[in-house]
Amino acid sequence: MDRIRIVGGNPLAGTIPVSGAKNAALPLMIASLLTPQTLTLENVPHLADVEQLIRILGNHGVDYSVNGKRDHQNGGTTSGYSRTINFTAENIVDTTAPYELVSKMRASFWVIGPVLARMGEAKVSLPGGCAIGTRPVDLFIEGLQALGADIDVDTGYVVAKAKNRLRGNRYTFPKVSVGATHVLMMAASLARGETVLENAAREPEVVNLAECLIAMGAKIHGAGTSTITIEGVDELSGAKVRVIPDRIETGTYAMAVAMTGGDVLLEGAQPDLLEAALDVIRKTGAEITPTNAGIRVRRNGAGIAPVDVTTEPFPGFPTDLQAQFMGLMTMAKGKSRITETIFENRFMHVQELARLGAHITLSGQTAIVEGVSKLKGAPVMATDLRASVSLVIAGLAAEGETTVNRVYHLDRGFERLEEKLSGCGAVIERISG
Ligand SMILES: CC(=O)N[C@H]1[C@@H](OP(=O)(O)OP(=O)(O)OC[C@H]2O[C@@H](n3ccc(=O)[nH]c3=O)[C@H](O)[C@@H]2O)O[C@H](CO)[C@@H](O)[C@@H]1O
Ligand SMILES: C=C(OP(=O)(O)O)C(=O)O
Repeated sequence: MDRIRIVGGNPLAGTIPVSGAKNAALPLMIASLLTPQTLTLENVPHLADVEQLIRILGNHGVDYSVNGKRDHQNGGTTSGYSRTINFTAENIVDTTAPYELVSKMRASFWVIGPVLARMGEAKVSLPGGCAIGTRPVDLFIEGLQALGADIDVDTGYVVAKAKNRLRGNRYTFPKVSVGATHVLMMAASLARGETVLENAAREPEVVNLAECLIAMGAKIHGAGTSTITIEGVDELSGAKVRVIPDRIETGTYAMAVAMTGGDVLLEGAQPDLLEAALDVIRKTGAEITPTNAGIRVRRNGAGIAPVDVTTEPFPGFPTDLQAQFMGLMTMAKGKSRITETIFENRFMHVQELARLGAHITLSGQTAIVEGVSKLKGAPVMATDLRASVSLVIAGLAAEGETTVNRVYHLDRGFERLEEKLSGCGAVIERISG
């Protein structure tokens, strides 16, 4: 199993290119199931989750080509940088998404929306993904039922049927859900009549998916607000759409610079995608400057100021940056309180950060972080995607050597992490085996 070895203590300086967003690429790829024509996606990051979803889509009959040319090396796609991929679901050959494929990743459950809408039936295993909470699928079931689907949950599978096509309806999410908003927006695009989704997620990834569906011929208004209206159409066509830059990767590297000090241009980053997080990073004492090329992050010798944060749905501070921010706060000059409101079990990094010398206590859903003047490198274990990268950030600032084990978590969501950081002066390498 691969490990990441870091020797901390160097400030970061240089340029880090921001990749396409994993959490936008995944629903856009799934939207390819809605049409027999080709959906071309630009700026798709090269990540384990993307490769896994390519396998899941392949099981349904989706063909793909990378930059117009199929490459059978590296598990089917060219390795390295964000790329353009064409997805064509001429026929859906299988309406079942099996446990073996879906259990590895949360977003794979989302195929239920387009497969059901296009084929009138779908049987999808209950999902896996980061173990950061119970993560039920009740809102997907309730929402699809509101669109007229018959749904049973049987032997670990959600079996959905809508033999006479889904019907538009009004559905109010009892709780904001990014995934359920994606799924209902896709399903409603091919339903008969109008659907109104209330209390919908407002995340930029929802907006990116709506732009994609609109380019495919869907009639959608209001994406990015809490009320989305979808007028169903009989069929959707192919389109060409660009995946937005990864706001979580952007925030992660910004926090790394805020922690180690230095001066880094996050190339291609879009400030409007993460204003709440950038405001918080500014309050810690880092300088954040939007430029034509992206976002410049600088911190000089001054210390890190403690800042309290509470995670919230967009436009609030994202839960996917909570662990990284806690990493940063471990070396703040004073006490900060970090409250997690989205997932009930997203503090697994606390005990690992403690191995590096962090002082953190938990009180319910709040972590109280007493900043220390220095961290010391140690072996640590990655427990989930964003927790892993918080350990990398802390390792970059710690004295001596940190080894992060179970790197496969990182590979789900960070493209060329070691290369991007070592390009800015960090001592970081992957140890294979
Ligand atoms: C691939 C992807 O894009 N993943 C992101 C997506 O996950 P995901 O779409 O799974 O997250 P949701 O927004 O659905 O989850 C928000 C909350 O709603 C709950 N819930 C959700 C659905 C449901 O049927 N019932 C229910 O109770 C969840 O357990 C959680 O407590 O949004 C999360 C919140 O921004 C991010 O942390 C994840 O990185
Ligand atoms: C929690 C995440 O992913 P997933 O929803 O796929 O588990 C994430 O991207 O931080």
